[in-house]
Amino acid sequence: MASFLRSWLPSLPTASAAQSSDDAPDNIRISPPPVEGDDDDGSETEKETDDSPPAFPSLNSAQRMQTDTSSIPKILMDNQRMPPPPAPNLLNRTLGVPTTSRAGGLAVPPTTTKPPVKPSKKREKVALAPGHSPLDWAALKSSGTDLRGVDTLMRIPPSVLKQHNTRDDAWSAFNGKVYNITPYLPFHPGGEKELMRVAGRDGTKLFALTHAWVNADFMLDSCLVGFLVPEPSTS
Ligand code: HEM
Repeated sequence: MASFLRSWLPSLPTASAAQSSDDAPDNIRISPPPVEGDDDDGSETEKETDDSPPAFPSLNSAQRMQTDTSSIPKILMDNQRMPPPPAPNLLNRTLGVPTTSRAGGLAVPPTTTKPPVKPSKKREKVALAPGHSPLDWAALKSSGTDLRGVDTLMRIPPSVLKQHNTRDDAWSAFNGKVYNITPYLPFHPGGEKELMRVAGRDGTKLFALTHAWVNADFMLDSCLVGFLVPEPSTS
């Protein structure tokens, strides 16, 4: 640059002649004024190629003043490698099933890892014939039609009950009361076949096991024929 200017301005003093910037004309500056304490031994070239980032957080920052310096992540230089992640705790690992509710939101929900619970016993639905709905039974009950088949209430021992075990003449005992179940057979939501299982015997246990919530006393009140009594002694 200086030689270029010198070819245009022959009167320009040489760089060595102009030791101080005061000697040069005011409008011409050959080189920047030397900085105090700046040694000129090639360190300028080193400065240009030094790409190392400044300290972050800054050396005098508030973050560095914190007592717990472990929370500040270590800054890695280009020639440093990232340390390996900490080894997973194998004791807490399960096979895809989260053990606590604090498991990640992407964890498999436990409901999909367990097979569905099978119902203990399949309950069959029975299609009742037209005109045999529960409402139809209620209407028949209150119609005054004789559903007992007997003139008076009787004391009925098991041996007598046993004789009424056919579809056209079916008696059954529930909670000590004996009913003529024949008129109710086509109205039973569980089907005739199920109800016939207790024909001619005490059906209290089977009834309670099947549907203890059903009020048999109310549903069969117009079918009552007597009361179950112990077998009379022959002696
Ligand atoms: C004479 C006495 C009985 C009466 C009055 C009666 C009445 C009823 C009623 C009202 C239901 C419907 C219950 C509901 O939907 O929640 C029903 C269902 C059923 N009953 Fe009976 N029942 C009698 C005896 C029996 C007996 C002795 C058995 C078994 C041997 C039986 C087996 C069933 C079954 C399996 C159902 C299920 C039907 C379903 O869920 O669709 N019932 N019974």
